[in-house]
Amino acid sequence: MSHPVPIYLFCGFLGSGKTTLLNNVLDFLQESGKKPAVVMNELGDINIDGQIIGQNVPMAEMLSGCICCTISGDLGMTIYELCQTHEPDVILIEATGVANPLEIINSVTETSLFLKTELKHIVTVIDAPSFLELRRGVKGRVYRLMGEQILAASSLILNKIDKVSAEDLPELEREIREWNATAPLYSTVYAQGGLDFLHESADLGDSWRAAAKQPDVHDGSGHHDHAHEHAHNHTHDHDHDHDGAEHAPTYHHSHDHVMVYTHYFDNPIQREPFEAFIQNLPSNVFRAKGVLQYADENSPTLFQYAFGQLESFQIRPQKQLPQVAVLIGEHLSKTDMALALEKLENDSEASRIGGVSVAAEE
Ligand SMILES: Nc1nc2c(ncn2[C@@H]2O[C@H](COP(=O)(O)OP(=O)(O)OP(=O)(O)O)[C@@H](O)[C@H]2O)c(=O)[nH]1
Repeated sequence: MSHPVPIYLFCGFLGSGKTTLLNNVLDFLQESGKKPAVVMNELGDINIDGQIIGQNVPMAEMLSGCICCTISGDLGMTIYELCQTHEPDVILIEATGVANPLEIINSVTETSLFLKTELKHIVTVIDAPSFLELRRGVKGRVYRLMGEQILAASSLILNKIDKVSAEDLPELEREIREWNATAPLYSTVYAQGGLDFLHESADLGDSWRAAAKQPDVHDGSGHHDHAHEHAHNHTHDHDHDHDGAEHAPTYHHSHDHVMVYTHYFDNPIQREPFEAFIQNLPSNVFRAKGVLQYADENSPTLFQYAFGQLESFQIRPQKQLPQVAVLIGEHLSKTDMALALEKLENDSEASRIGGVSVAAEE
């Protein structure tokens, strides 16, 4: 069975060094014989950074919007077309500098419904001098956005340390740890080094901390505050002002995690036990979605589960789709989910084989 195409998402405030990191990663991957492809998102209608990327790297540009909000719906199709045309074995996405990574997760995981992909890491690049300056100054919304980008990361690159003094580093690291206590943190100049996330076999769900308790992300309103208008003079009709507070200690020290588990099935499974499994998910698993071929049914079913409600309908795709279930929740035990879904699959297979052999004996 082929492996899912890993997706790496690069975030970090404007000018922090995302493209610099992207280039380093591309060099590394190409030297390792991999075939990467890139999605670059720019708020403006021209992609300057794209010029920096080598001509031989397949690249899709998403311009004039932000994949965390205004054009989030286009991301899945962009990845799909890139995969269809170029068949990459790694996908790298560079978000805009004002994107809140938590807002992109849904679009990326959505891709798993129609393509065999897997979000592996969110890598946040931190601009050391800017972060330090804001921390020591008025803080405010840009600082808060930087904090949110740090919070959502599974790997952290503290970049441009050549622009701060050695004495500043402990203060920076302390502050970063206030936002994200556990993601590996690398201090870099020109984003050199810190590529360990490419070698890690554990996927994002194991290490992903997110603002599970963060009111502006999880209040169900769909609203968020990511300082676009302040950072870019770029406003959205859904952007609203919160309390303007600096990062509130209420969720910094939270140990709640938002995690994703993506399960690909090899064989058709039975509808009834699967739907019972979904309906009985623990309350910490608040979102699930997927495409499944149920045993004895002619066409695949797309299911959506959110906060206790399961909806599913049959679809008639143009081409064969992977069979996949994506589960999202806080403190999600990937092992438990994997075991339960493997059991479902094995039981379905056993009953199918049993059915065939019974039929053959008759
Ligand atoms: N001094 C210094 N400059 C750096 C470092 N890393 C990157 N730069 C420079 O910072 C500038 C911005 O780097 P980029 O990699 O384009 O940053 P970005 O995050 O992609 O920027 P956006 O286009 O805003 O998204 C470039 O001129 C880089 O050469 C570093 O560690 N030290």
